[in-house]
Order: sequence, then structure tokens, then C-alpha cells
Amino acid sequence: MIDLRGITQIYPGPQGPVEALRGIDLRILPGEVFGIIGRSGAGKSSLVRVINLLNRPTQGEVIVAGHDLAQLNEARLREARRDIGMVFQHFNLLSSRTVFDNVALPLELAGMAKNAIRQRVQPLLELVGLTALADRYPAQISGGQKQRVGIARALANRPKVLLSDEATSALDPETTRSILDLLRQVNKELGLTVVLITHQMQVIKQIADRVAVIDAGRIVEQGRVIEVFTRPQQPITKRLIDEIVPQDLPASVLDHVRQLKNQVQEGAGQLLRLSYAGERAYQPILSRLIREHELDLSILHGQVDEIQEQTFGSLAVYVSGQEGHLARAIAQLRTEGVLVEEVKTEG
Ligand SMILES: Nc1ncnc2c1ncn2[C@@H]1O[C@H](COP(=O)(O)OP(=O)(O)OP(=O)(O)O)[C@@H](O)[C@H]1O
Repeated sequence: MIDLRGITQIYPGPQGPVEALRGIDLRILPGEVFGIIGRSGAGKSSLVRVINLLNRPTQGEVIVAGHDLAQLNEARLREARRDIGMVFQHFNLLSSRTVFDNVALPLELAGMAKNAIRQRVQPLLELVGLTALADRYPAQISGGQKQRVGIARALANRPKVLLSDEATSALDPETTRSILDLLRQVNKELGLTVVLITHQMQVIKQIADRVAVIDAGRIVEQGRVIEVFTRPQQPITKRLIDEIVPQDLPASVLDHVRQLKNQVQEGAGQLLRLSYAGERAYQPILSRLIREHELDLSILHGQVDEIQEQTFGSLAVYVSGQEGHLARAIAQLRTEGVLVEEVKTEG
């Protein structure tokens, strides 16, 4: 649905050119919810502006719904942009227009007749749960409701892609959840491709199917969200995920393990981090391990959570037993699809 090929974006700056995007290749499939996450200054806004060609990339191709946007003339580009709905962080509603008229605006601009507009807008207001507030003005509704208007307006031209640029960043956690649920609903019911730009892993965790991490103008990691959460590769990804799955153990846990290591008289003890997802979460993997390999095991830290109805876990465990037993147990865990990493307690 979206194909970005070799995108670079260079801005002129007082201290010389700023390379905001440095060779981005990205393919977003029809019907998926795709998250793009990065820290401030990573290049997220530049990337969104390239996807709808508000910015012309310095180099590269932008193909959306089959159109090579950079090749289109102004009139064709305006038409192609109707395939791309956009939702903004600060809603961008017109304060002098009612809820209904804000949603109707893109249709008026497209020259649609009044009657047809009414028939298009009413079901949209119903979809976003705002039928009762149709005659209110933006100043008379809450932030979450404003964003619902923003979503209905973005859907008015029946786009194929919905671009959400930090759409929940100005909202409290509960409202954020309800807006993300709405985006998910729209994705499922209308089969719309949704691209979310965000700096919050929580947003990715709640609704994205796949995620790309952008850092200093490059995509440094991408994959299915559950994979990226359980097996982050890049330091920046680990830092972003840390908000949800802490990557480092607290000092008190490490202290405790050092004491345990001193107490173990014979055999060996190791601090391990176990990460797993999906069906494995329901298997009695640990209890079987303890029985079969005569190990002792203490769960010291961790969490079990859910992404897209799939359970995933990350546990720090201290395992002790005879040396050979421990090595066999670790090998067995790995064959069962558990990611096993040894955690160093020194230094
Ligand atoms: N119009 C511009 N002229 C010059 N430099 C720019 C311009 N827009 C962005 N930049 C620079 O490009 C880089 C990427 O900026 P961009 O706004 O795309 O990042 P971002 O990830 O969206 O950040 P934030 O989350 O803070 O909005 C930054 O170094 C920024 O200073």
C-alpha cells in the first residue's frame, strides 16, 4: 500500500544542510496497522510529510496506493492525496465550524453536493460516537472528542490509508486507549491501512501489527511488534521498550544475586533472562525444567503482558543446580523457543 524507496530528505540550515532522512526503505502492506517510533528529532515528522508529499524528498520514490506521488502534477496529486487521511496531534479543527461542518469540510472542498455530504457525514459521526454532539463547536467538546472529529474528517473522502501523526500525544492515558481502540476498529471494519507515528511504545503495543524504529533519519529495526518486544536488537529499540519491558534489572536484584552466588556451595548458579511469547506462555515450561533437570529456580523480576491478544513474558530468574544439568536445561529452553540470555552481575 505504501512503498518508500531510498528516501532522503535534506533541509538547508544556517549551519549547513540537515540530513533528516537518510535512505529510508519501507513497505507497508494493505490493511495493516504499522507503527513508526523514534525519539524527538529522529525524523518522524519529516517522514510523514514525505508520505503525503507535503515535503518532496530530496531523493527517492513515494508510492502510495499505486501512485508514484512525486511524478504527479498538482491536480493529480490533489486527487491522490484523497487516498490518504491524516490525523494530527493538535486536531487542527476549525473553531468557527460545528462538529458536523468540520467533518463535512473535505467533502465541500471536493465539490460534493449538500445531500450527499449529509449522507456521508452522518454514518461517520455514528462510527466515532459523536452523533449527539454534531452541532457543538470544538470549544464545547473534550480533547478525546476533538480527536474523534479529526478521525471522522480524515475518513470523509474514504481514504485507503490513515496517517496518524502523534494523534494521542496530547491525550490522557484513558482517552488515548479509547482513541487507539477507535483506530483499530476503523482499521478492521473499513480495511484501512493505518500508519501511526509516535514516540510512545505504549501506542505501538496497543494497536500496531508491525513497527519500524527510526533513529537519526534511518530505519534501524523493524518487525512484528511481538518479535521486536521480545527480541529487540538495537540499543535504541531497547531504550524505547524499556518504558514497558524494563531492560535492566534493579540494583537490589543484582545485589541479591551476588549474595546467592556466594552461598552456592557446589554446582553452579546463573542469572538468566527468559523471554517468550504466544502459545509458549501457556506451557508449564519452567516447572518441567525444574523437575527434569533437578534445578532450583527463583523468579526475581519480570512481567507478563499482552500484545494483540498474545501473551509475552520477560522474567529474570536465578537458576542453580549441577553444572551439566544447567547447561542442558538452557539448551532445552532454547529448543522450546524461549530466548535465554545470561545476565552479568559483575561490573
Ligand atoms: N524545515 C526544517 N529545516 C531544517 N531542519 C529541519 C526542518 N525540519 C526538521 N528539521 C531537522 O530534521 C531533523 C528531523 O526532524 P523531524 O521534525 O522530522 O523529527 P521528529 O522525529 O518528528 O521530532 P519531534 O518528535 O521532536 O517532532 C531534526 O534534526 C530537525 O531539527
